[in-house]
Amino acid sequence: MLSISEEKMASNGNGEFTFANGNGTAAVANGNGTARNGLAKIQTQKKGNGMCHDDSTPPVKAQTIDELHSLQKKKSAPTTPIKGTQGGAFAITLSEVERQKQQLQSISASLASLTRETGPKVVRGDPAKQSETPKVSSHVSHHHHFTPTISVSDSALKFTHVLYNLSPAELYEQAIKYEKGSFITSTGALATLSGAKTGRSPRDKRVVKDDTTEDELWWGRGSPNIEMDEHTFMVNRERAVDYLNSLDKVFVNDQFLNWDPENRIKVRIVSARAYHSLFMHNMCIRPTPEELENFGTPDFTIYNAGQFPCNRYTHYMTSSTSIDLNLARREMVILGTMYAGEMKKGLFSVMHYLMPKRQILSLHSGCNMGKDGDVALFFGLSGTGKTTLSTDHNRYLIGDDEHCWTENGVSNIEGGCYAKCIDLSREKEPDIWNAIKFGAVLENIVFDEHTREVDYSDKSVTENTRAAYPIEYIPNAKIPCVGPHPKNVILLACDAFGVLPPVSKLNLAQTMYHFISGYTALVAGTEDGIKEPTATFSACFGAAFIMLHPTKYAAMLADKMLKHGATGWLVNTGWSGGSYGSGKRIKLPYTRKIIDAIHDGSLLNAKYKKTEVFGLEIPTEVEGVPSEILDPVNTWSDKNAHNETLLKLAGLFKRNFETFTNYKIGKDNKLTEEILAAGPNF
Ligand SMILES: Nc1ncnc2c1ncn2[C@@H]1O[C@H](COP(=O)(O)OP(=O)(O)OP(=O)(O)O)[C@@H](O)[C@H]1O
Ligand SMILES: O=C([O-])CC(=O)C(=O)O
Ligand SMILES: [Ca+2]
Ligand SMILES: [Mn+2]
Repeated sequence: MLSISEEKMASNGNGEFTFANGNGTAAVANGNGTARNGLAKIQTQKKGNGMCHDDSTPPVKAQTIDELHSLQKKKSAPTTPIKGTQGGAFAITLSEVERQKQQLQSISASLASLTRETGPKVVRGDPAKQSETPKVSSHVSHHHHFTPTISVSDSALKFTHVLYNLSPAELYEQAIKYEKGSFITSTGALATLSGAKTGRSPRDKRVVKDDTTEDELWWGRGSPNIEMDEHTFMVNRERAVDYLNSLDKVFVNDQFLNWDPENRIKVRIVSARAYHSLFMHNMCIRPTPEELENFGTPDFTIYNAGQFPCNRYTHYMTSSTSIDLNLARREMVILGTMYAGEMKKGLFSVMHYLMPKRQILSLHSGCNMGKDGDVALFFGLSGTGKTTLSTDHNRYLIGDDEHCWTENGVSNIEGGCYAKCIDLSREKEPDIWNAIKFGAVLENIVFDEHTREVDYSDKSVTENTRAAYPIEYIPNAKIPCVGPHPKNVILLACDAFGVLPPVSKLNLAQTMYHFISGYTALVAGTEDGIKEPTATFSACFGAAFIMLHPTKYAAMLADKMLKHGATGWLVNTGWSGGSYGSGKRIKLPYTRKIIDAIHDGSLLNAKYKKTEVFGLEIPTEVEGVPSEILDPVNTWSDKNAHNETLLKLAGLFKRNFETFTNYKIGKDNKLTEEILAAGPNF
């Protein structure tokens, strides 16, 4: 005799019951005495006949498993809001279908090949879900002045599914299902691998040189802008677009840059990985549904085909990686690197071009604000402490890496932070530690295969491990991320030679000298190929991202600092007691004390003495910091080695600055002479 427990049965609402039988196949009682599979009819019992029922919860309102599953998800269209009619009688109300069509047309235009007549056909939704296949589709027809040689190609017949502005949860599912190396860590972050490249590839950056950019941009020695021609850009663009369209699906993010509403830039990122989409979701400003509805045409588009290499037979290509910027077309193409930082910093380069045109200074700096509204900027090259020191529990975080300084004050360009994770500890950096939770992207970290606990000390994949999280994950983030004019401008250098003082007060000319020099010891890994700290000079603390000559940015900074009475500081977050190898990195708690003393104004009025060679003003005392470390010579046991190293570094500064001696800053040459005199003297 069969015995069936109630919970294995489910009513389908018309007197039939499906249930799992002993051998795993479903038997159905069909109401005529015999089950379809030939077994005797099973009588179901009515209430009150002695059978035990568990009626404590009402039955599920579904007749099939599929229906049950469909109940689980509520219809929501955060990316396709229905336009309201608040606009009054004359408001144009687009139907949802019409709106989706327009949106798809815009995406289709982004993805269009510029050499073929038709395509691509784009459709919204996940190809894995059959119910989401072609309802609304769009493709662009091009009728160029030339006669296309191919009127129909297979690629024009195929659908490209578009996963548009997915939520972090949806992107997690996509990553875990389709991207090897995606895992959920014990704190809920998405662990991911960026592939062979674990840092940016500045030598593979190309910028289109045309009639306009030839005059406008900084080219030649020391410049990060390596030229390519328009045609080669189109070759790479076509390569990227064809690659993306060959996929079953692409991710599209429509987002913003810059919290200053007057200078907001609309960006579209087309990519092939959920990792890239979630990274940009975190790093760019996330639009509200209303803002997205009125998004329209993007101001700038990234085609990230990083999985696919560039073709080395193509002119200007010197490796399989190419990051190409075309300012006239307002487009960027990425081939041959999946390192997500290329997108972040590619857009930053664009801002370094667009903002100065509007008399706005773009800055590779962190930024925070005290309770009294005092704003500090933290300039510095990669790994010098912008994120670590701007994330300060006692202050409001405006942003950790990219800002604008306008007539009205400062604004963050981004919507998220990108922290270095190597040796991250809860004690030293609690706010960053706590931000690494659900929604955060953890790149190239190593974790315990069972507990999924991250080992932040592990460099097996790279030293440049990173976390990208939305800025609101930092509890005292200031949203919107804008603030008044800066009071302090802190230049961070991580001095691997161990001869720069932990803190120096700078006059304006010195500030400009060190800003233009942009010295640090590059910390391993952020730029591909660098494995040990090496002395580096990078103009404006970000030569890899600036588009105009460094003196243009320097002149603007000098103007603004003078106008708003900001004080400049040089803070060495690097070595003390000897060079890299023999000395040690200055303890983070000491650096924090120094920064506190800058913020609260106490350091401005401290007692100072002038150093040899660099002529830096150094305080004799800082609260909470051992006084002997304030002058580096005290921390070296070998004084001769110290002096030699000091002169060596000074020589490097001098040699580096030779490139800038013939440039003028400001209307007269006066500041230039002062700046030249503000360097090391020996
Ligand atoms: N004294 C110190 N001051 C600042 N940071 C320190 C100090 N000692 C060690 N560190 C470590 O140095 C790293 C600074 O990295 P951070 O993420 O702040 O760099 P960043 O300037 O933001 O660079 P990027 O532009 O690449 O994001 C952190 O890992 C931090 O823990
Ligand atoms: O771009 C990156 O990879 C990280 C970063 O912020 C920098 O290098 O300045
Ligand atoms: Ca950072
Ligand atoms: Mn940076």
